[in-house]
Amino acid sequence: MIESLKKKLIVSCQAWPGTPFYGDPRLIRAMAESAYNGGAGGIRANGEDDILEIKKNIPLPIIGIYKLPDKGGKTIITPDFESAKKLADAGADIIAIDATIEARPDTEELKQFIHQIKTELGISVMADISNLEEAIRAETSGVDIVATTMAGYTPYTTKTDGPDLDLIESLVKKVKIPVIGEGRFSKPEEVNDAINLRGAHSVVIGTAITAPWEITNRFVRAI
Ligand SMILES: CC(=O)N[C@H](C=O)[C@@H](O)[C@H](O)[C@H](O)COP(=O)(O)O
Repeated sequence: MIESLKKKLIVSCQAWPGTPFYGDPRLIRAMAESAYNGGAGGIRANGEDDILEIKKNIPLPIIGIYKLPDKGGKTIITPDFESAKKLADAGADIIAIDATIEARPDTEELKQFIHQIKTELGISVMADISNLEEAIRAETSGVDIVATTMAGYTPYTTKTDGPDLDLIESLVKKVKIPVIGEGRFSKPEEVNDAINLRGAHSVVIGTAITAPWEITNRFVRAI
C-alpha cells in the first residue's frame, strides 16, 4: 500500500465548518473523484462519513484522519484509539496521527498508541510531524511514514511561505521510512522539487486543489 503511493500525488479532500463543501460527504466524494480523474494516486480524508463515501466510489488508497471540530478547544489529528478504529472500520488504508511533541509529549504513550493501531487494526501509521526531532521520535516509536504536515503549525517551528522543502530534505537524509511532503504546496515545481530532487516518497496537497475560494482569491489579489 505504501509502495503504491511512491511518486504519486495525494489529494487531501477535507472541508471545514463555514466553507461550502462542509457537511455533505457526497461533495467530498466529488472532490476525490476529481482528484482521481486528474491522476492522483491517493486521498487524505477526515472522519468516517467522508471515508465511507469515498471508499465505496473511488479505487484509491485513503489516508484517514480524525479531526472533527470540538467545542472551541484544540483539535488533535486522530486523538485516540477509538477514533483510529472508526477510520479503519470505514475503510482507511493508512491512519495519520499528530505525532508532534506539542500534541503528544509522552513518548511511551505515543509508542503504545502506534503499537495498538498496528496490531489491533492491522493498519500502517503515518506520523504528522513539525520538525526533524519529532520525525526521529516517531520512527523509533514504530510509525511507517512521516509527513511534514505540522511544520509551521507548532509554536516552535516557522511557517515557510511554501512547503518546507529543507525539512523534507533533512528528513529524507535522517530517517529510513518514507517521507511525505505535506503543507502549503501550491505549485507543480514544488512537487517536482520535493519528489524528484529531494527524495520525498509522495506529496499531499489540500488547499491549492480543494479550496476554490482560495484559488479564486489568488487571482483576485493579482488585480
Ligand atoms: C496543519 C493541519 O492541520 N493540516 C491539515 C491536515 O490534515 C489540513 O488542514 C491541511 O489542509 C493538509 O495538511 C494539507 O495541507 P495544505 O492544505 O496546506 O495543502
